[in-house]
Amino acid sequence: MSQTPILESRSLHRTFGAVVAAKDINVAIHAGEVVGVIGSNGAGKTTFINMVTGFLPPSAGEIMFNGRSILGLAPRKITRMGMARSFQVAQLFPELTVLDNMLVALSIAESPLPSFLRPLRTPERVEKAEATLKEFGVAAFRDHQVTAVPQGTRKLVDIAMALIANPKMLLLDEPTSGVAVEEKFPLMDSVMEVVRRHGVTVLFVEHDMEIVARYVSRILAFYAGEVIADGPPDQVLDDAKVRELVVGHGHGGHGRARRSS
Ligand SMILES: Nc1ncnc2c1ncn2[C@@H]1O[C@H](COP(=O)(O)OP(=O)(O)OP(=O)(O)O)[C@@H](O)[C@H]1O
Repeated sequence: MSQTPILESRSLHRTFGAVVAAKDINVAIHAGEVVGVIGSNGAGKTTFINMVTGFLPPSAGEIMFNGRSILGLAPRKITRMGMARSFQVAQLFPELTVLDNMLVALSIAESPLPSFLRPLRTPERVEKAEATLKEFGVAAFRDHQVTAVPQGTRKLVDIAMALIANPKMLLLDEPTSGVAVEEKFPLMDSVMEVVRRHGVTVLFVEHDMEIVARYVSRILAFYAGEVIADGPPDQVLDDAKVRELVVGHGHGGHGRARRSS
């Protein structure tokens, strides 16, 4: 593909003492892709996400976002360039209502230095927050304290908070973890519909292979800090190495990629 990737890692490397958590990771993600990141515990998924979002400096390598190096930039700066991470702001004020959390997220997205002296609740912000909650089908919870809403709804609010900033790219950390089985597909259907409507590129870490197989256009499989497979879901989930090292034995490519911990 000749088009500039939206996110690109070049020879990304990270060690923690003797542990190599990321080893020569070369990945190019293009606009509109929905990429699933899989791997067993300790495979390096979080390390990779933390590096590309600015939370963790790589030991070596380069990270490009929209053709610009983002190496060394603070997470907030990277967020403001258009890369949103689902849990970044969601946990800021668990005691606030759903709407107020949305207003905080919007305020942070709008001003480089959010100030508590500026009013949070302007009519324009309330309108935008309500419209976003509606898009996710959770407007009925606007006045509920965020910790008091069902887990699936809370997840949707988390993602709505990330999307309210109109990011180009959205990184999700296990969007369906802790969500009741019967809620998982409806939740992902809502997220994917909104994401598609807004043309957002998505990268998400997920242990549930059913979710991965159903929603992503491409999988990155991590093992021991390396990307051992990168391609369409059918191909990657059928890969012998992935079946042995990631998905585990006897799951036919659709089991959980790790023991519950
Ligand atoms: N801050 C740290 N200090 C020391 N070692 C770390 C640190 N963060 C990660 N590691 C190590 O780096 C390796 C990769 O960890 P990472 O958290 O990226 O894996 P993961 O694939 O996200 O696992 P999980 O599915 O359990 O979240 C592991 O061996 C881990 O112990």
